[in-house]
Amino acid sequence: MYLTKEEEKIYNGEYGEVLEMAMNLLVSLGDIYGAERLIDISSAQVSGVSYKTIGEEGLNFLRDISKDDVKVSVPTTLNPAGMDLSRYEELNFPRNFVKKQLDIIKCFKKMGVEIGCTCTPYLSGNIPIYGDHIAWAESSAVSYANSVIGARTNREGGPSALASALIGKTPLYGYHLDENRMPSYTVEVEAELEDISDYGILGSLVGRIVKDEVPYFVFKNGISGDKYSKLKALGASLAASGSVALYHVEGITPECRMNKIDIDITERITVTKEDLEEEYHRLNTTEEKPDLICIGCPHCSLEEIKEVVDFIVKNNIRRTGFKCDLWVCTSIHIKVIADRMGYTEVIERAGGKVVCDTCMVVAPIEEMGYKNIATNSGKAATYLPNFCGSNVIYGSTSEVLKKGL
Ligand SMILES: C[C@@](O)(CCOP(=O)(O)O)CC(=O)O
Ligand code: SF4
Repeated sequence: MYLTKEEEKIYNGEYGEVLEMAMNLLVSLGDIYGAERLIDISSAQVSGVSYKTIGEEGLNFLRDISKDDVKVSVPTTLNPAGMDLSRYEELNFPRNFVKKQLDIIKCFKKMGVEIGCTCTPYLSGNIPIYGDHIAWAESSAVSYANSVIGARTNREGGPSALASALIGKTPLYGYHLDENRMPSYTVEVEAELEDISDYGILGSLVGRIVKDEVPYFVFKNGISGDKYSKLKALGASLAASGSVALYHVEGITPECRMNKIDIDITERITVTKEDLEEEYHRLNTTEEKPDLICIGCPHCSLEEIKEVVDFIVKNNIRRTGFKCDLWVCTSIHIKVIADRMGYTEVIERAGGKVVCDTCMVVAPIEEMGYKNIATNSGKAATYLPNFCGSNVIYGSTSEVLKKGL
């Protein structure tokens, strides 16, 4: 791979051990994937933040890498941590876990990474421009950035995203190149989709078929209502059941609107109402009552929080409260607005919690005694059984909320 004189100096350790290690990682990746050179990135998003997912080994790595005074060189945000960084006591997070999690956060902060732990950076200040090259790690955010915004990123791992954040560059291969952004499947969606959970079901079904390829969706009935949250749910689920990093939607996503997409040689799939019903049954793994209802995978937009609020108000839940725990997971950025709108108060008076910085997958929920989880997210339904040993109750936002009454 071609390196500039400056890049070579970093590679050879002239700017210290940490940057040398970061540059070596990027060059190795570039060599493996046949990149010609490195390109500048406008932002990074780093995964591997929860103590549950990175453990002691990850924490030691972060301690090591942050011990010198190296700082990230582009705006960099973090994926969710294993707990709410402000309300961990009130939410009963285990003591030892809290200590370790705070240590992890300290390391990132020292490197100049923004401590707003979310999988929806694009709703929270880390917003790429169309065509920007970025190095993001969270798979649902990669999918949103590539597909809905038209920025360009590969599915980075935690270490490679951090290396890119430090160096400010990424190797030029994969989804950074036009030729890899063309679809190989056309998915005709005949079924009419309503709730966000329907998009999760669709993503789960299509992800399993297309695996790591690029699907091109044609929604016969269009996408009604809050299209951003629905595309967020679709992309997250596609990336979880398959490893889709980019999808297109006819007439909606930017590369389609600009006529950059060629669908002549794609394989065709049709998705009917019956297909979605079958997938819905696959995602449900228990008939039991939930002990935790979790909304917000990926982290809730303000509109999704409002949906929970509308349900509570309509059903006058204030008087009786939920019979199980309810987490509405979001970023601290969105929570501030939810507080101001009075949404947090409505949810919390009904016994729920608006939880920031974490989610049901990366929090130690199994250690906290939660077993049956109700969710409206196709991605969470895919991950919960393996990641947390949970049983899943899947349904629309109002269906899963009803399960708690
Ligand atoms: C499941 C996921 O959303 C969260 C866990 O990842 P991590 O702890 O940030 O490595 C990661 C992903 O899908 O990229
Ligand atoms: S599992 Fe869902 S909520 Fe948790 S970090 Fe991943 S996308 Fe976000």
